[in-house]
Amino acid sequence: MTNTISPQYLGALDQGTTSTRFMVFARAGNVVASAQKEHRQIYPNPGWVEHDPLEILRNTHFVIAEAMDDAGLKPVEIASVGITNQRETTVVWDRQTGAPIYNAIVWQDTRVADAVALLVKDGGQDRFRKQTGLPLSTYFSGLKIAWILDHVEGARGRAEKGELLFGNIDAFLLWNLTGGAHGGIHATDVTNAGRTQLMNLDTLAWDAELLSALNVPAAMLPEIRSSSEHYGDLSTTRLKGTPVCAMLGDQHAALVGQTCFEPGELKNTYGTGCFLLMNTGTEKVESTSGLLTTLGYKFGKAAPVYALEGSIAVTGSLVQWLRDNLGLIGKSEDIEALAMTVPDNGGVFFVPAFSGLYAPWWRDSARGTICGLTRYANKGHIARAVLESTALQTRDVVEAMESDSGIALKQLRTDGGMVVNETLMQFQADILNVPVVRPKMRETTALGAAYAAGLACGFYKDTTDLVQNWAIDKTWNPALDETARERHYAKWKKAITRSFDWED
Ligand SMILES: Nc1ncnc2c1ncn2[C@@H]1O[C@H](COP(=O)(O)OP(=O)(O)O)[C@@H](O)[C@H]1O
Ligand SMILES: O=P(O)(O)OC[C@H](O)CO
Repeated sequence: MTNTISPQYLGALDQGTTSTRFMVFARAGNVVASAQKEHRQIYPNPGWVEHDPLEILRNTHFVIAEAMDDAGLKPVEIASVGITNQRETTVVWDRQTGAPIYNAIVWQDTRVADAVALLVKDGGQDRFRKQTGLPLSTYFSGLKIAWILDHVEGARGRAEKGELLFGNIDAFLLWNLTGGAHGGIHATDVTNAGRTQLMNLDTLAWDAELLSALNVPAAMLPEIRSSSEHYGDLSTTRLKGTPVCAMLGDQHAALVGQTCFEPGELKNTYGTGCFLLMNTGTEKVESTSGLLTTLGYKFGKAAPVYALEGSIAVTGSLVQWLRDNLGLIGKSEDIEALAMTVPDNGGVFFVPAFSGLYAPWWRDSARGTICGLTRYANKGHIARAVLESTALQTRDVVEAMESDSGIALKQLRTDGGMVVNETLMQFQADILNVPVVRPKMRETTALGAAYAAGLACGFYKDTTDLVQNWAIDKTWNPALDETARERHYAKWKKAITRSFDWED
């Protein structure tokens, strides 16, 4: 008898800022296997954040094997795999050997602040916003690539000769997992390419004018493809031979995982940072309120779908800072118990501008600030201020989103590692004055990558198959009166301004 196992599952590789996950999903979107591994955060100087790309690659092999083995799954049971990733994080490696020439420079890293300031001074702000949908900021990849080429001896000349390759983590993993120096596929998708500040948002192609302005050689760039198509097959890992049928940035994958396929639908993902994305359909909406215009996703040959994005750099990572740098808690989840030791924030507000401030402020020179301290304040108040800062920053971007889109928020769909925190979710509903909804499936980033892969390989017919999988786990309703809510928010606005212009 022949083996008649037909693939009933989809795999998703979710390479995030703090960890790498591999998850296997059944057709209904439920998880059948999962493994996760954290990697080192490297802080060589104030404001610098790096990862070791080879550690991430090793972790990728490890989590795929562990998830498959733990669940006793065979590769033939996996129809295809989607890759989703922390965006903007920049890797440059040697085409012949596969060796990275420098650590990955992480999206939160601020080392290119001077280069940003120079471009702003030259009047580049409007031009970059128009062509890429993005403001000039330390956040995006283009200037990070240039920094590596200018600080690693001989790198610029080698890049110009085509000896070096650039990729965000998606492209780095795809190249390595499909053959590396022996025919590895060097490609990325529009959602990731759109965050380099080198892709034109209208043509969805690398733009010679942008490449020249940021001083990045075209020879090192990956091919730009859609978010959902057959990229090639894995040539390594436990899933050797399995097709890779999706690649998309993690926040775009979460938009897909939350099935926000209609214009006006939005989600907020609470992880290391917080990212609110609203689907704006096939039309680009230019922001006048400090949001990003970005790709939502592009499924195969279908027209690209755009989004407005409010990116917040520091949310869950502030909880980790409380754990790792101050030692106030042993584990991230301990913050909830500590915050519950006090009835309110005791007047303390924490502006976590560790990487400057992103949306809607875009101030590279802001730095972290704690306001309102008195002799009364204790660690419970600090913990509370930490949690509140996530929800208050979210209100800042919701207000910008409402202003840009003309749509009043009716409810907020949430996901990500922080949404297990009930105190945070309740405060979020209170400060926004709308219900906050958590879906049953919280791993929406990985789910979105699996969905995008499933659409490309025929596992799903179309997006209607996906929408019916979405279901509510819990809703938090607002319970704070208007006066208290607005007084609290006004104090936050005051605290925010205190963090501005700290760096000269
Ligand atoms: N119970 C909790 N309360 C608050 N924050 C939490 C809690 N559990 C985890 N976190 C935070 O969530 C983040 C991890 O979320 P995750 O979505 O896995 O992040 P990423 O994809 O960015 O790596 C960490 O920064 C961690 O501090
Ligand atoms: O890996 P996450 O979930 O922290 O997401 C990071 C974002 O993609 C950065 O833009």
